[in-house]
Amino acid sequence: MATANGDKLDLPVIDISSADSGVAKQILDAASRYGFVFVSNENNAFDQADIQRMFGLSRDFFSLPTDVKAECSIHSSKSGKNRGWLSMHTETLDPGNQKRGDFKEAFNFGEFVDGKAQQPLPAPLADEEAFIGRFADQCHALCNKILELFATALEVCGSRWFSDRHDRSKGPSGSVLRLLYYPALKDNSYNPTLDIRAGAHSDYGSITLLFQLPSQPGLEILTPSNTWAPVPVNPLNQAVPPVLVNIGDLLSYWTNGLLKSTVHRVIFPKDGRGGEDRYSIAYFCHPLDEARLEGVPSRMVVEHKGRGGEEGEKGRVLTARDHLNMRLAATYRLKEEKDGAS
Ligand SMILES: O=C(O)CCC(=O)C(=O)O
Ligand SMILES: [Fe+2]
Repeated sequence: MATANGDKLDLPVIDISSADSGVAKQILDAASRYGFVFVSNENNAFDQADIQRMFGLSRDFFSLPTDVKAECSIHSSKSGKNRGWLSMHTETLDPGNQKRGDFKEAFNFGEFVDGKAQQPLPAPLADEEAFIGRFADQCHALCNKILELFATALEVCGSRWFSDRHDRSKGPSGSVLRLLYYPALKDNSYNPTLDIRAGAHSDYGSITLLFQLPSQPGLEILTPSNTWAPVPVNPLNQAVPPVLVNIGDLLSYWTNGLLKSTVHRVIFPKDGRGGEDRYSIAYFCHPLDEARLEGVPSRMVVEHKGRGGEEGEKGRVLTARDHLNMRLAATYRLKEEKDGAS
């Protein structure tokens, strides 16, 4: 297991507003070396006011009484699979090592259809349904732009090869917008031998976007030398913090491991005292459910050794939905379903 020291990683901050081949190469380089990269938000990929509004909604939601949040519990018949509220300790991201589930709450929005959530939303979220749906759309658009840069840099025949397979106008996908809340420590609720904010894991999908708040660090990534390195929230102290981007297992699998899906976790503040609440917002981008994870037409991908394809049944090409269902089954101990609802 990794040591908890402070190895420093200088993740690049890349401005992708001019999507030329040099930028494509830079982002591919970071994704294949670290699995994590910052995308500059100085050119307003996202309006800072929209990000603040999302964080405001998140605070309003998590401060609701437990019984109100429980009305939209995750995996319930009302919310559907992988949608809704997760109470404290519900998700265990590192089941092999954790004795208790993550010290966090979360809320998963599945896909919006014509601006409408396909799950019940409690009042503060329902009032802003259209706005939240637009925010998720913007996240998806940024992911598709990044996927086009990867396709360009990998010299795939057709720069839209990945993004076409993530084109939500063509069908449903397992993409999820997630609000996360890690409460500050309270003396009697935290057991240092049992608790971690988010256990060590890699993400499941293609690409994850992460929005963080400057005074609320805690994310760490596992370095190639097996040490934990903190990820800063705003590495260049820009007026508008960049968006953190990381590669998920599915895209790593699809590219024979050329793009790296890196293990990460969220820890408590190290000052040993109460610390602060941490709020973050993640967008987990997935291909269309029916997308077949077949060979990517790129010489670089074909020639890359170390394919992480051990999950696939021999001789069968997995779909994106097969891949996601396998991962959800492991995390939540859900029965694997062929007709995944998310
Ligand atoms: O909250 C964070 O900073 C990271 C969350 C995360 O890694 C996840 O939910 O997959
Ligand atoms: Fe993650």
